[in-house]
Amino acid sequence: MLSYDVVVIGSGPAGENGAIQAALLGKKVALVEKEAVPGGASANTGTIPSKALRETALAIQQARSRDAHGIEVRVSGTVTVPELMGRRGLVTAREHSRIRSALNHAGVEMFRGIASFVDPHTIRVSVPDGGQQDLHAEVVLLATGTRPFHPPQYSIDNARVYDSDSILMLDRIPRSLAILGGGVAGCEYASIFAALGVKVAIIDSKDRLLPWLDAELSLAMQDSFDVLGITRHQVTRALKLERGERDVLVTLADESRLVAEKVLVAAGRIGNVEALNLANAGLKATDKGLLDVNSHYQTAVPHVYAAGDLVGFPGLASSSMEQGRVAMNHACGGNRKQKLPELLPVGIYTIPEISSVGESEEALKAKGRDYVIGRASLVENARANLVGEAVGFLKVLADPANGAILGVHCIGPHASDTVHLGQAVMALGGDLRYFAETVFNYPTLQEAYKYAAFDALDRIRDRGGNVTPIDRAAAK
Ligand SMILES: Cc1cc2nc3c(=O)[nH]c(=O)nc-3n(C[C@H](O)[C@H](O)[C@H](O)COP(=O)(O)OP(=O)(O)OC[C@H]3O[C@@H](n4cnc5c(N)ncnc54)[C@H](O)[C@@H]3O)c2cc1C
Ligand SMILES: NC(=O)c1ccc[n+]([C@@H]2O[C@H](COP(=O)([O-])OP(=O)(O)OC[C@H]3O[C@@H](n4cnc5c(N)ncnc54)[C@H](O)[C@@H]3O)[C@@H](O)[C@H]2O)c1
Repeated sequence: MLSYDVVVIGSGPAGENGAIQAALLGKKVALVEKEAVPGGASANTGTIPSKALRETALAIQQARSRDAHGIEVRVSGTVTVPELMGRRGLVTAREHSRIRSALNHAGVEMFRGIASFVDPHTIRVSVPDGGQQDLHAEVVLLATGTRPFHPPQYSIDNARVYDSDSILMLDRIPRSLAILGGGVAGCEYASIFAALGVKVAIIDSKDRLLPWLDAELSLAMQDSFDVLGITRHQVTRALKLERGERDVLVTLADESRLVAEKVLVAAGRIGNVEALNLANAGLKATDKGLLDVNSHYQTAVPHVYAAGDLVGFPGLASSSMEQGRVAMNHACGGNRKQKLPELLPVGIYTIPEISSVGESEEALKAKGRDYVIGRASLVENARANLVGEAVGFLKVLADPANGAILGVHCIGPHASDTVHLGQAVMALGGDLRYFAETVFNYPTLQEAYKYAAFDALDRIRDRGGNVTPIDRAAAK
């Protein structure tokens, strides 16, 4: 049997970065991946492929709104979704080679096969040709991710009814698409397909799409969906799908019906645990196939760690990478940080894009914490107008006593990039005065921070609070 300090299972963002972190700390590391290519859902079925399709949809929409005379943009009736994902092939291939070379460079040994526990310290790798290889591990990192959940009442046939993996294999752009589930995946695909000219209906059980966002953001997103022509069916469920000759008839809980050429089921995800034989390690997953961990990403069995989507919230590639690093730093005696930072941004690649960090208004109200709002409209931002996407706003929530930034919420072009500046100022203990005093490049999207800060400072002054130093900054 081969022996390792650390065996990592899964080569998505959590596994890749966990394995490299352990190797950098001098450990002998093996990584097991069942697929022929590394990168997991992030590189192969979720993040990158969906963003590649989005870039095409966005480019079409921006080209239409840039008013470049003489240039006409239309989507051909015969184009396939893989063709519309333009740069996906290149980006994915580069991700595969980046991941392989990063793992190689760190000295991580890679095994192809399905990994499972024989006992708490032995991992069996079942290789595609039928062979087996046992690996002894002092420490195990489980990073097997999740897959789309298939509610039993909808049968996913990948001909009429798809999940969020198979939708990317559509042979052509449909006339209409009904999306069951208004979570992040459902909302992203709704706006992407609508921008490609598809008639989209979204069906969700909640009264507000993405209700965990600052309400102003999710309401603005709903308004932008209305502008894109997306029909919203909320506080309801799809009870029945009936496949006809050309379309699918969708019956909702209120007995209303709608017809769509294709259906996308985006009703959440479930952990990849079945193959792991967790019981042999003394572990048990939740009914969603997830593992409970402590703040160091240790499971109930102390030498077995789990990170990424497999541990549930927030279920993002961005956090998964850091969770893998934090877990292996803790397991291997590293002196880097031992916990994930509290300030986690979220980037939602709808059209328009949405991003948030820190507290929402609703969360501040629930905590009884006083705040002021500063807003800047991106309709008035020169860069947003230049790129043909003059929509949305930047909203900063600040402490009226000292101007400290409590939350940043943005909807509009490149919101996920824009939010990072607010995140950095928050993490470094800065306040509204930084935005008010600093010089921003012009034209940029981020200069919106200055106008949001001026707005918040005005409100602080109007309230007559203890604003002396902030007032001085605003007066400049
Ligand atoms: C449509 C969509 C869009 C998304 N967009 C974004 C986004 O824009 N930004 C963002 O931050 N996140 C996004 N996400 C989420 C992101 O993809 C995941 O959070 C991330 O991939 C999780 O990483 P992971 O390492 O935990 O697992 P995964 O990426 O799922 O990797 C798990 C790996 O483990 C392997 N594996 C599983 N079981 C075994 C086994 N028994 N033996 C060996 N190997 C095994 C799998 O083959 C896979 O390669 C998106 C997800 C979806 C579905
Ligand atoms: N930009 C990003 O970071 C990004 C993009 C896409 C996906 N993701 C990640 O992928 C994962 C999966 O996303 P998701 O959207 O599939 O799951 P989700 O759990 O976020 O959302 C599922 C939604 O479907 C609704 N729903 C479930 N069953 C339903 C039914 N029968 N009828 C009507 N509504 C129903 C739920 O109320 C919920 O709103 C999440 O972890 C998400 O964070 C991230």
